[in-house]
Amino acid sequence: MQYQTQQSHTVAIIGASGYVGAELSRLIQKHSALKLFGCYVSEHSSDAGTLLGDLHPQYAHSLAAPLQPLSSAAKAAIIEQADTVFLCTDHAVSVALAPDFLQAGLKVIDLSGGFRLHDVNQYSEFYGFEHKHTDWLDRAVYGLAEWHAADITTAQLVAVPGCYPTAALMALLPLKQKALLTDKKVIVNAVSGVTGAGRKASLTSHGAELSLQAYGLFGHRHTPEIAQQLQQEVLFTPHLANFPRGILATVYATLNDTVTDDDLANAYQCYANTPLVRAKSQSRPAIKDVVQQPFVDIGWHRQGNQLIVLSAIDNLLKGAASQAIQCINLQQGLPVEEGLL
Ligand SMILES: NC(=O)C1=CN([C@@H]2O[C@H](COP(=O)(O)OP(=O)(O)OC[C@H]3O[C@@H](n4cnc5c(N)ncnc54)[C@H](OP(=O)(O)O)[C@@H]3O)[C@@H](O)[C@H]2O)C=CC1
Ligand SMILES: CC(=O)N[C@@H](CCC(=O)OP(=O)(O)O)C(=O)O
Repeated sequence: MQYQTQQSHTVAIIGASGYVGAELSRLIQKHSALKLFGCYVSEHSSDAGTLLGDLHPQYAHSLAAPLQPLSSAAKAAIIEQADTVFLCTDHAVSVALAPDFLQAGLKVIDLSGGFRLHDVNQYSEFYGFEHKHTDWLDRAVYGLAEWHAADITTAQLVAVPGCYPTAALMALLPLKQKALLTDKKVIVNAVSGVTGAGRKASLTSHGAELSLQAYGLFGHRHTPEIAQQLQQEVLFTPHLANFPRGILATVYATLNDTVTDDDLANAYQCYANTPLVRAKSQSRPAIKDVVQQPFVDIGWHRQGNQLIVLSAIDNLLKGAASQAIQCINLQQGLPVEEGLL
């Protein structure tokens, strides 16, 4: 396949000091087709003026950018000089920030949940705020790169999926696409490392409190996100564990009576030419194999009509920053894996 060489594309990162923002800054800094215009935090952030590499010393060699406060002047400069803005901010912050950039004609790739759901009422129910920008909600494209490549390519606003939905949907969509599942509720149990909760201190992510524990039972905001994309009911239970990063999702689904082993293998063949998906029957993906990697590892196992699919990702990469890079690569006419391998 031939790819067109693009001129350098200028991007700004807002929320750059967070776990996701720092990963994205690192990836963009080493991406040959992207030019980093600036890294931003909130206007009155205590980290304004700090070097990103001082906050995240593991990237000190490559992250010399100073964090800048997102003042009105900074927003105007971004609008003037950047082509794409990445939002690595909280959901409500992203919803408040995105429209100004979009109205000015920039592209926005939002890594929060602020534009992922189609049903606006689910924002009050699952996110705890009333969504005021339904016009953009309607135009947002879901950035699951392997499944929505064509729409992502032309989208002005991309809503990058949540980390748990990425793991679950990458496992389930091949089965759904081939109509191999019954209508029975799909069950997803997933375990996440603690960076999934963001960089800000909280009691639940405090070292002394960490263990292995379920949370968000029946009501986690990723339940409607997975169900919306799968078009099927789902029972999703996230678990927080005492390791830094990675997600392992264990997915339980019921197969239609006529499904053969070959049907399953054929369904997962959809990933045969996708460089960042490693899907293999009988494999047992492990977090250690995907940490610091942009891959999703998938393994499927059946007993009669019961199917178990295992799916492992790095929550900060395929679950956020590297998936965002896949999206901009698609938009720039580059191979999805550009800058990631
Ligand atoms: N962590 C994960 O595994 C994943 C996270 N996400 C989503 O990505 C987003 C970022 O997550 P994460 O990195 O974990 O979060 P963090 O809490 O680690 O980082 C949040 C960032 O936003 C900045 N920020 C806060 N308020 C504002 C504001 N008003 N204007 C500009 N910047 C602001 C913070 O800096 P400061 O407060 O100093 O201004 C910080 O840089 C969230 O929406 C999250 O839900 C998505 C997938 C996976
Ligand atoms: C361990 C942990 O706390 N994980 C986060 C999910 C992080 C993620 O994917 O984020 P968004 O949908 O918020 O973008 C949570 O459960 O809220």
